Amino acid sequence: MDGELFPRDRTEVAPGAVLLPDWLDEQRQRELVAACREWARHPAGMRTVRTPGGGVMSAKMVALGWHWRPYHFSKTADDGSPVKPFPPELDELAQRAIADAFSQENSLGYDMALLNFYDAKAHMGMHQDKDELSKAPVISLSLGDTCVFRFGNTESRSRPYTDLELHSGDLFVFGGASRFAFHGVPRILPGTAPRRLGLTGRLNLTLRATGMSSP
Ligand SMILES: O=C(O)CCC(=O)C(=O)O
Ligand SMILES: [Fe+2]
Repeated sequence: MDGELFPRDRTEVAPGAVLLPDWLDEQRQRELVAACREWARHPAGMRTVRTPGGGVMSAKMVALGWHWRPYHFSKTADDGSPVKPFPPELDELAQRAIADAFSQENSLGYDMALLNFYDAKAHMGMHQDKDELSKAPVISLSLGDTCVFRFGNTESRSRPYTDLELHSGDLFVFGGASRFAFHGVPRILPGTAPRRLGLTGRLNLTLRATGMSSP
């Protein structure tokens, strides 16, 4: 939405899981959306992801640094092209996110980004991010439409969980005791993107440290 009636506060959703609302200003959001459009281009571009069980994920994805398919990383995309490089400025963004979320430095280099695109009907089921060898926090940036984000526990997909809204520009970081918490996106709130962003739908950029060395 354009302009909040009341500013939203920093929220610790669970130990090690922090929401920093409006972390990206309008200009930075616009720059990231423009970058996402480039990253989405083929080859090694935005694609539909099939799960080993025969399902099709409703969010479309593109990966940088390391390609991801359920459930491992590789250097080659589904179309056989080399995965696009991980831009160093995304590591800088990750380091700033950690510093702002936890008031501490992080020495681990981030080397992978997963970009998810959700149209009005897309969603993502409850899952853990556990294909990384590193336990570095996962960093999530939201652009465009607001979503309902469900942040659960480390034991199972079911309750207890907290539903929160992630708006365009919000930063959500989960590490420490929350690093392997189940989470998902039950729904998108269509038409809630800031008008001037020029984006229909929602983009979510997650930054990760895979803990793997490049071949
Ligand atoms: O879109 C989101 O906010 C969550 C994405 C996510 O959980 C993932 O890419 O693993
Ligand atoms: Fe995830």
